[in-house]
Amino acid sequence: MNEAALTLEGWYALHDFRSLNWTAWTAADDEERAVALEELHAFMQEWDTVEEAKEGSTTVYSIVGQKADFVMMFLRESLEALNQLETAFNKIAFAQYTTKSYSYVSIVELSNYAAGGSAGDGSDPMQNPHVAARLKPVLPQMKHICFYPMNKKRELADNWYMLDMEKRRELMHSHGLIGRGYAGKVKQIITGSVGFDDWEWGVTLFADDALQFKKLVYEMRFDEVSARYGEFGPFYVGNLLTLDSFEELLKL
Ligand code: VOV
Repeated sequence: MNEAALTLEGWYALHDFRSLNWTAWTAADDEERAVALEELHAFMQEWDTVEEAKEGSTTVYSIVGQKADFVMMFLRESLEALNQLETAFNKIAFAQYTTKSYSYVSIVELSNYAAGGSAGDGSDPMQNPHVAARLKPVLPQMKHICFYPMNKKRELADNWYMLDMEKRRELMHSHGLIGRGYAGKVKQIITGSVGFDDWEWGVTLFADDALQFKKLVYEMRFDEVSARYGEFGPFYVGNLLTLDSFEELLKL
């Protein structure tokens, strides 16, 4: 039997994509809009408390194109916490002016390919600050986000899951080398979603120069892991929203 990569998991992730119902927003009166904005502010301000308590991290980006208007990316300690968040959002007045576009449930994941495929030395990896920071990351407030789900193929000729550990490790090494070329330009958060959502991983990239997403994803397409085994879902790309720029976006 083939050997599964060992994985470490951190915070649970929810990418909650919403669209704005501009008809309802423009039809609302000034007071209704003010109440909606106030509740949105209060909802967003709670995120800081969670981040300060190191119980999660949150970020919000507008989405360019028609797939959605914005995404709230939540990292939290449990699926229950994520559930509570989406319900809490649905209850605020602002939610009445939005519709649900897409969502993705996953968990921050690190595999042991980069650690030479070994199971480690038996020590608690969460005691390693570098590992802990990657599993429970503070989401970067970079100017742009790019999110897409992906699978690794399970076809007869090209089946990632039938490759032995040594081969997968070798392929992932090459993947990592390409990625390292983007250090300082693109930050990646890989979330595993086998058993949680329709694809096997969520890929969330952050950059201050959006063009670097295209450069990185294109370069990786020529790498064997992506060229032979990668299957990709829809791409969502957008711009950082702060409390102020969100309000600006909603201004009539
Ligand atoms: C921004 C750069 C970047 C860097 C440095 C990087 C490095 C690494 C390393 C070292 C490792 C292995 C250890 C770990 O950390 O888990 C991974 C793991 C992974 N990656 Fe990656 N990746 C990047 C970027 C990066 C991108 C752009 C993509 C999407 C692929 C594409 O073609 O669109 C991706 C995917 C993944 C996936 C799905 C996994 C899990 C695979 C599995 O089978 O378990 N990744 N990745």
